[in-house]
Amino acid sequence: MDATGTIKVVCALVEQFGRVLVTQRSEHMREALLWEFPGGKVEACETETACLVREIREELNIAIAPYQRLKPVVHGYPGRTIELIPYLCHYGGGVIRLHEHRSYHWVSPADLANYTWCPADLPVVQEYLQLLKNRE
Ligand SMILES: Nc1nc2c([nH]c(=O)n2[C@@H]2O[C@H](COP(=O)(O)OP(=O)(O)OP(=O)(O)O)[C@@H](O)[C@H]2O)c(=O)[nH]1
Repeated sequence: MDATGTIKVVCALVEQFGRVLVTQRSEHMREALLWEFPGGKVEACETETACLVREIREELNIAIAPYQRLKPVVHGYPGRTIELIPYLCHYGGGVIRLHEHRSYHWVSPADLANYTWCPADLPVVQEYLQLLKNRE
């Protein structure tokens, strides 16, 4: 959390074979059943990328290598504000085992718009699609 009370959350856009990993929050979590990029809250004294590597290993059992920070999104949910900080990541190995999420998909960019996202993720999806266009 920063001085304004905003909660810092990092999330990973893990890429493999032209697809990106997305996860569905479970019925027991806030924003239940919505789709997100996996990640979590940054703890005190932890770098953003160290946090992301740790969270993805804990939640999904895979290794990742973050390589590019995207534009953070500040979003107000009832009672709390988060700063969502996305990173593009290479997949670094391991077999996905879900420890917290309900489901996961490897999604092609054209399908990203068909998911019911956590509201904070909508600008992230837009930036990612724009970035892919510029890569062509
Ligand atoms: N990991 C992740 N969290 C996101 C994304 N988008 C988004 O709004 N969030 C929100 O950011 C917060 C991240 O918290 P978390 O996943 O680490 O922990 P949590 O839901 O268990 O929250 P809690 O520990 O306060 O109950 C949640 O409120 C979650 O809904 C996203 O793409 N990835």
